[in-house]
Amino acid sequence: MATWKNLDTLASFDKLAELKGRVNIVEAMSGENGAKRVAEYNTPMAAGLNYNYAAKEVDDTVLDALADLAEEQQLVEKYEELYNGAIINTGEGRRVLHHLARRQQGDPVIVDGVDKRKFYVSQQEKAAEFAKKVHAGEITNAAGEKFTTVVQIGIGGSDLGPRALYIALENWAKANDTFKMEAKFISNVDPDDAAAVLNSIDVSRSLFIVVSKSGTTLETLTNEAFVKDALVKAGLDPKNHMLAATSETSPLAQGDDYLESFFMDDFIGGRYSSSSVVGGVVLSLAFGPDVYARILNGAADEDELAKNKDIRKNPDMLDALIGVYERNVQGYPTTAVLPYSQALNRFPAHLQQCDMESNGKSVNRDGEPVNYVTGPIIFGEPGTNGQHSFYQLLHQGTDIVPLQFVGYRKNQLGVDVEIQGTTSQQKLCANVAAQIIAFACGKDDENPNKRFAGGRPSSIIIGDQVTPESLGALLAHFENKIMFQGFLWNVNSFDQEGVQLGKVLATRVLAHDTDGALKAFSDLLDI
Ligand SMILES: O=P(O)(O)OC[C@H]1O[C@](O)(CO)[C@@H](O)[C@@H]1O
Repeated sequence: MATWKNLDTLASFDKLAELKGRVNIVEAMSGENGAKRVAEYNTPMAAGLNYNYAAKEVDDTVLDALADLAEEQQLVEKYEELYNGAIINTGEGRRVLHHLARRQQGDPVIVDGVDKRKFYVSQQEKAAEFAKKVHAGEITNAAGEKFTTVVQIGIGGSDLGPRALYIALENWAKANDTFKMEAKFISNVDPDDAAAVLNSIDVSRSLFIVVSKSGTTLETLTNEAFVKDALVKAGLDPKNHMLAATSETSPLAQGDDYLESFFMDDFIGGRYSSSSVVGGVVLSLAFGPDVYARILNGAADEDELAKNKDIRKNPDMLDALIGVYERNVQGYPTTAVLPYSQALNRFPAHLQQCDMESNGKSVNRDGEPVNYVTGPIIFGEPGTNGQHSFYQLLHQGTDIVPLQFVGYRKNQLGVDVEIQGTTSQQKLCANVAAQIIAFACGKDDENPNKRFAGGRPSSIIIGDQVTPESLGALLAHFENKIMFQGFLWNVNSFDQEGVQLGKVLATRVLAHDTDGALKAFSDLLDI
């Protein structure tokens, strides 16, 4: 059994703290030494991806100290306990089993006589069979017409991950003849969200998946009613169009309002639920079950790498450790995720939830306050768009923001044009390479306004193309990174009590049970 300890009680952390400011990236990344680091500080990931950390503020001494920290904090042992079914989510007394939805990673996990791997697989198979029947026209609307569109109604983890994955593979699927149905997403309780989606589709040929693990989320239940109302107004029976993806114990599982229901359970957290039917139903309908299975395979291969005790061969753990060094030793409060791929347009939004809802904690997993900083603020945008937006601050602002680039050699659609001697893809790749060096090495100038101090650390994950496998590996990489960071900080990364208070107050506002400033704001907003 692993021992759970706060970061600041570890001897290896004290040693690491002594290495503050040790590596000057301007020097490290300049000249031939820089080229050597690019070749050496590189760790293979699954699906042909590589995690390159040459431009991070590490050297062999820092890496050895990080290895000691990983060992003393028993990161791999804790991961093993997690996938073998221990109650890692102490706040809610739950297991954490999203890895199991991808592959059997360790021992069978049997809960109340149910083999959890078999349960997740049976639901994936149910989704696959359903999707195949829809694609084959065996399940149709009342008029016998094929469904052409699937709409996911969900919020938070029931929206962000599946939406990011759908957007990431939409063009790839079109280019590879696996595009089956267009997917749309309704998440916000702002009525304009649902109305705009409904206006953009033929509701008579659409399936709607109500996705909510708890089955109690205000936004999702409201949007479900909004959509049902539209179906009824169009003379359609909602039961022929509505599906549910939820946990077996949720209120949604109790009625028989749905054409079909698909299940997960409380052991898969919302922000980790793309590997369950939360992502599986919509993606199997959109791209076919084989594509969804390939995403899970890529993720499972990355999960395997996360078992390696050697930090130089474990990209997820290494990324986590470098992040903690940056946060707790170097003192950087923020991290930007910058994919140089339009396909990953919504991936930063997914990571914002996955990372900040997981590790935005001030107490340890036993509920005691911690004396150190935990999860950083995460934000991001695809490059090169971000370059023309917030990179000014990243280059010359007063805060140092560690950066996580992601880049691919090839685009997805295969369409490109050579303009002024280079293709658009070459321009995209040139920009990410240039940014890494600009951030790391900077540039002197006699005009202070044009001076770049450099010394701004970054890593890059490089792959050939955004494919189902490489996307799955990328998803799992960040999930595992966040998990390892939670272990390092000794926080529970799998609950989210911080989102409750606002929900409670909103319910009071709607019930007109307010006073003081809450009432004053309610009045200002005409509620
Ligand atoms: O799937 P559900 O239960 O509707 O929850 C949606 C989201 O709401 C949250 O609980 C936060 O409010 C997230 O953690 C979750 O992803």
